[in-house]
Amino acid sequence: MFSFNDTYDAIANTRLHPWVEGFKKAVHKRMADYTHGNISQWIELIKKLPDITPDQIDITNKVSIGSRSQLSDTEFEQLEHLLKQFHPWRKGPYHLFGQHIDTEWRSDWKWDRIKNHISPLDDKIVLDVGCGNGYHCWRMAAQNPKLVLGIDPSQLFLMQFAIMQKYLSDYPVHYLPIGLEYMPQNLDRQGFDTIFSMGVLYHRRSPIDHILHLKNLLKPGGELVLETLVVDGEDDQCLIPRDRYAQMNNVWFIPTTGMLKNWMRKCGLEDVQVANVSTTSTEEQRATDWMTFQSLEHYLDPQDKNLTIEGYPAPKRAFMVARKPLQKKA
Ligand SMILES: Nc1ncnc2c1ncn2[C@@H]1O[C@H](C[S@+](CC[C@H]([NH3+])C(=O)[O-])CC(=O)[O-])[C@@H](O)[C@H]1O
Repeated sequence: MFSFNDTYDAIANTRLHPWVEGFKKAVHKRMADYTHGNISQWIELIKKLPDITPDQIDITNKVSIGSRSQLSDTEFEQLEHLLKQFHPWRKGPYHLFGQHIDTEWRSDWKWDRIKNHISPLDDKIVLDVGCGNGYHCWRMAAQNPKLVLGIDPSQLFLMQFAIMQKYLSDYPVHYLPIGLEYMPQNLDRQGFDTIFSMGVLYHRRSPIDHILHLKNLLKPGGELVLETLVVDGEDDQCLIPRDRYAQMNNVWFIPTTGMLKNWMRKCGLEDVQVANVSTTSTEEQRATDWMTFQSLEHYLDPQDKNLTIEGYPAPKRAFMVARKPLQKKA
């Protein structure tokens, strides 16, 4: 079985310590729900990763671990074969001993869009909600935080995270395989300094409750970085897809940036800023050798790339940055 003891110890060393037992219960419950037949096979595969110390690590400009020269040709091929058993690789890219894991998403582009709009993360306690395989958590770690905690319910992404963590265990980055609903309801003064919620809000049936929960997990004065799908339009407009949106069957609310600002202010956040808006291109999200299923190109109208296959506006994403007030409003 997978051990999270290092994660619990890391959390216990911060002001989040009263919540360790709650996290343990949540993970226990979540692991009991795991039904994926591959999990024990994946754990065995991870044990077969090269047992060598990387001669270089770069998490500042990309996530790059070790060099090609550290492996023989046979070991290099074996590594590729092993890593491909963790298909699909969605978030990245990663460079592991010269293996370029060319993921479906250029998650580095997303990071480049926001990194200059956030407060510095040094010595901060950071939460990344819906962190996928943890790509952005490693990029956050380059800023010397006290702790980065990534949470995501996916078993496969936990395994992909564990692959990188084998070589990056000196960084204070930890992962719990839980959804936001397993987190405490309110942390107040013990809360996180910065919370990222990227690519999650539109999957939530109740976006206001999601934002409120994030706010309640921040300490007073803490920063929320929220990225989600948006549509063009007036401040009081929001798209609720009839059925699928870009073939995703779990998309609920796609607001305009004006509507999103309104939601965030209504939840009691202040200094709400639109940091970036960008249309997702088929260069940013595409099928590769490491994610061979269909991707964005197949979800767009073949006659008009400005529309999804269902006739909605093509995916556009906004980054919002906001602050929890220092004082509770009277
Ligand atoms: N209840 C939940 N609680 C937490 N996470 C969840 C939940 N439900 C699903 N997820 C997770 O939320 C992630 C959404 S992807 C964003 C990844 C990264 N943040 C990115 O910005 O690249 C979507 C995208 O690519 O836009 C998935 O990893 C889910 O498992």
